[in-house]
Amino acid sequence: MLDALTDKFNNVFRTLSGRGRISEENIREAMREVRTALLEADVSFKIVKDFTEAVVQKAIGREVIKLLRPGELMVQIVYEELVNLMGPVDTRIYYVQPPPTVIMMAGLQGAGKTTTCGKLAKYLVAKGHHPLLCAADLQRPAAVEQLRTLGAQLGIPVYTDDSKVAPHGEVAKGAAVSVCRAAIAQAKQTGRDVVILDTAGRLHIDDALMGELREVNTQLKPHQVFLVLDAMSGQDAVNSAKAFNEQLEVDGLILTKFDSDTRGGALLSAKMITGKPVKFIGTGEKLDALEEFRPEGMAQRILGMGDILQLVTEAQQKFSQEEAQKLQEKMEQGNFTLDDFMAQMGQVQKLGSMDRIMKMIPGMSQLTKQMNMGDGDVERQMGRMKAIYNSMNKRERKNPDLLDGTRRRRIARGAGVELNEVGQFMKQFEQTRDMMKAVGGMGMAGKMNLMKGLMSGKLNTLGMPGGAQLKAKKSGFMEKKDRNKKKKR
Ligand SMILES: Nc1nc2c(ncn2[C@@H]2O[C@H](COP(=O)(O)OP(=O)(O)OP(=O)(O)O)[C@@H](O)[C@H]2O)c(=O)[nH]1
Repeated sequence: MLDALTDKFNNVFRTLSGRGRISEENIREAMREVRTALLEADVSFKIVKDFTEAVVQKAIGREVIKLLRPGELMVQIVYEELVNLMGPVDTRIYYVQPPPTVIMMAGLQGAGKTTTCGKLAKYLVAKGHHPLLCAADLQRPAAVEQLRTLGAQLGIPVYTDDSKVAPHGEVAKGAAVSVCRAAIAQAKQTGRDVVILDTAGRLHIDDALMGELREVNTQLKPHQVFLVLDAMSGQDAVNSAKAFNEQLEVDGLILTKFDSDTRGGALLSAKMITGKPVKFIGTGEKLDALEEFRPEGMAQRILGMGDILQLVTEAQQKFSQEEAQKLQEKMEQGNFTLDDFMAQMGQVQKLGSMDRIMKMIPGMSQLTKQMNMGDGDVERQMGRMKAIYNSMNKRERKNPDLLDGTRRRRIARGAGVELNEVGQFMKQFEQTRDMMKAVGGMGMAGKMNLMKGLMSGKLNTLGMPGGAQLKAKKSGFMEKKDRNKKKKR
């Protein structure tokens, strides 16, 4: 999503950077391109106009035209304006005492509301809470069943009352309220601290739908109301949000299907049009595909600058503590084997699609393009690595030094890959092992510096604290690069 926008921004900044000094006219011209790109992304016309004008005014105010490197400041200004457009956002959920905290989910049929209820429940469990799901979409038995299935998958209880479901007729007045009320009572009895209400969905906003939602809202006074919107519906989604918000006083929006190949304008327009921020985005059909929305990270992603923080947060959530501890010990002892390497790759894969991860790392979106790697190529590469690993025997995996030429050829044949791919695989392993050894002895500052180095492509030990430098050098990692650097000086 938003790839086209990223490309356009990159073009614009490249053009601006290519010029020595720029004029106000150059800026306006560049912004005309940005304006087209935003309109193509389905951002509403008024927002586009205000946005581009704000950028131009800021650029003039900050005297970009007097600078020798105007491109960088322009990136900064556009970044700030994008953040302003989408933020600020507070994604925290506020819990009440005594529990339960009641969260009401609303949205049109098919927006992904039921799935998002499951995702949110999973997200809350990861934060140490004990949610109860409540099936209050009484017009569709399938929706009740879907929530039951989701609950079973997640091991989270679901309150249902089949006697209140009215598949073909009008849902009886007060039925939804009574189901929600019973769910809240059950949560109190069973010690669940959050109740998530999956309320009615309809194909269109109509009086019956709004009446039902308003009734739940006024009688039960949920502590937070989230509106689930389908990002693929673009402007329509945003306009329906406005109508919902007028009736319900929504706290925040959840934009689903952000992984799909749509234009993404809804994300950029939503806050301005509805006055409510996007708090979460759904990035896939799986139940862990829910991200807290961070305008800063999103603006960086749009501008092709990556979103490292999101990646780190996800990594922290998904890398199992135990695995991390084991890895840490291995690093310190310096006996990192091919088994560990593949286990680590598996951990990284848990973060989701490799393509997505690549896009979050600054500079990578450009790099994958330059390498002509399209969607799915990284995944395929991982598949080949697994095939190579699977063709090795146990002893080789523990002691890769046993892999001589003959074995490598056999392995290549067994895995159905070229011989040089086995070589590349081993090289990648060795590099990771050396890096692990070096990283094992570093403090946080050293790790951050190393990360920065990796990102910028300027890998060296010079920015690391003394102890870490020593360890890194002892391990042989990066030595050559440092030496070269010193020579140049
Ligand atoms: N790709 C993708 N698909 C999603 C996402 N969220 C939901 N979906 C899919 O969208 C479809 C509709 O989701 P539901 O949760 O059934 O929609 P709903 O709004 O609850 O619909 P009703 O139950 O009819 O009100 C399902 O196929 C989901 O798997 C997402 O973030 N990305």
